[in-house]
Amino acid sequence: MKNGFFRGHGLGNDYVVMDPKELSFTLTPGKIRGICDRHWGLGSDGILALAPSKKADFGLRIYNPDGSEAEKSGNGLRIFARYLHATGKTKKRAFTVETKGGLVSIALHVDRHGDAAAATVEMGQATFRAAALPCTLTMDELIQAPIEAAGRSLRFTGVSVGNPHCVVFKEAGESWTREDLLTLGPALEHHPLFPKRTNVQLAVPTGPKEIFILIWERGAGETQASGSSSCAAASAAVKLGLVKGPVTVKMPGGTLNIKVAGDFSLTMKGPVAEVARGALSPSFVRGLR
Ligand SMILES: N[C@@H](CCC[C@H](N)C(=O)O)C(=O)O
Repeated sequence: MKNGFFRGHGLGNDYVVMDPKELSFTLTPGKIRGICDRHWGLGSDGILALAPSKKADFGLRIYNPDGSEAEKSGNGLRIFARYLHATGKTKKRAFTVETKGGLVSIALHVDRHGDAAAATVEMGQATFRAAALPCTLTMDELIQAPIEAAGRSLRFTGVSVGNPHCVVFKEAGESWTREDLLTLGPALEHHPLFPKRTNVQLAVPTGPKEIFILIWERGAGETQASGSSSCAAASAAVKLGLVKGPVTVKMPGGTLNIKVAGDFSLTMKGPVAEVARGALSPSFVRGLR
């Protein structure tokens, strides 16, 4: 379908999926911003674009609503997997996807209606190395590193799961507010220590194998859930000895299950939903800048 799209969400983190071969235009940063606009466009936490791959069954490019490109997205990968299955682009229930943040394997869980209602994704290995995020602090691993943001002195754990994350823990029994997220989120995302910016998680342990996180995404702002954020926060919680795996990660939009192996290889399992399929109207496309 010309200028067709597929819309899905993972726990309220919503994406529009497109095949660039079906588009009459190139996905430039300006056009991505126009499509993702919540009032003037389709509205979305990002765009997932099917891409060719020599290494995997499929390639995926991930765009944030500000037009920037992300290396990886956990919810995005489950939505992309559902799109591939629902639109007949694959008949397989297990396949590989190449992202800019590494190769992942996905297994679909198909329900009695024939829908891929959930997916398990081998998300790759977490690393705490400063160079991997990148972060300009002269520490090898970013474990409880000091940072000043929005007038507060904090400690953060830096994690790359292909894309960068800054996890700030409070002690069990304490809590973060939405106001904390709306002030610390942008201050940490744009902090000079992170030259490529960062995703931010305000986290708290809520049980021996459970954490709760509020999420501020690079290039998107506050989101209801995030798969790569869940992987990063679970890895940080295990590394800091706050929980034992597998880790249940609770978020405003719902729960993901994250297995953290001894070498910090990550397996994410969670639900995925389709919302709509359609086509951008010719007049909307003409108005994109
Ligand atoms: N929502 C995603 C993360 C999307 C990319 C992120 N905003 C970035 O810039 O790295 C997820 O579910 O992981």
